[in-house]
Amino acid sequence: TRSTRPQRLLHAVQKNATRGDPRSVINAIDQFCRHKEWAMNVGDEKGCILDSVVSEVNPSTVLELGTYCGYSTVRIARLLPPGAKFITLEFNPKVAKIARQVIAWAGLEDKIQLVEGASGDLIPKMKEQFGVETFDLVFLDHWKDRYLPDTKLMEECGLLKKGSILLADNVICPGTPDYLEYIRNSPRYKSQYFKSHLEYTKVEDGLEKSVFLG
Ligand SMILES: Cc1ncnc2c1ncn2[C@@H]1O[C@H](/C=C/CNC(=O)c2cc(-c3ccc(F)cc3)cc(O)c2O)C[C@H]1O
Ligand SMILES: [Mg+2]
Repeated sequence: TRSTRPQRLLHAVQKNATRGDPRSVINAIDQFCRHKEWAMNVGDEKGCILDSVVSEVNPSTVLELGTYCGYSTVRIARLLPPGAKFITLEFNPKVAKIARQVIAWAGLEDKIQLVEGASGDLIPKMKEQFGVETFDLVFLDHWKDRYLPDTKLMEECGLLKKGSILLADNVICPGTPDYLEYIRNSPRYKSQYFKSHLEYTKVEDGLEKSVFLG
């Protein structure tokens, strides 16, 4: 049977990246996706914006919704201070298995807790099961119709505190219209749009950074 795209992406990492070197893992995936086979990683252009937000927030607690192959997981984890708690959620077990190997190749498995399951089921369990009070930073990059319900769920579960940052990928392409409408009109958030391009293409896309005001 034909291999899957995540499997081919993992092989490109194992072939072209140096074990324990997150930068080489990021470069290997970007090269593969730009020159061999497109994949829905946040990519290098939006990835630089992600890096700058992570560095600015310098978070002690991070939640990522939608691990996929672990590209953004590696981008984020490599910038975190020692002792930071980073939880990433992925509900497809086959994809999660690939992501674990990509993360291990980067040597970052000790900084990341990859939890298999649906965000809607896991978010309400964050406090009791994972010992999290609130998240300093949340990166939303999963199914686009889950951004809004999961944001409301995080509010209800008291997982956001004054100053918590939500960073959402793909607010233009594929687009998250209901999320954007909510977050830009809610008095509880201050939002900022970072114009960029869909990974590895010239199509417009961007990241929406929103500060929870409490
Ligand atoms: C609810 C939930 N819980 C846990 N994991 C979840 C989840 N929903 C998806 N996931 C997991 O995240 C991953 C899914 C991410 C969804 N991302 C996308 O659909 C996505 C799509 C595109 C795109 C743009 C233009 C095109 F022409 C085609 C595609 C670009 C991107 O950057 C994307 O993130 C894998 C999935 O198993
Ligand atoms: Mg995305």
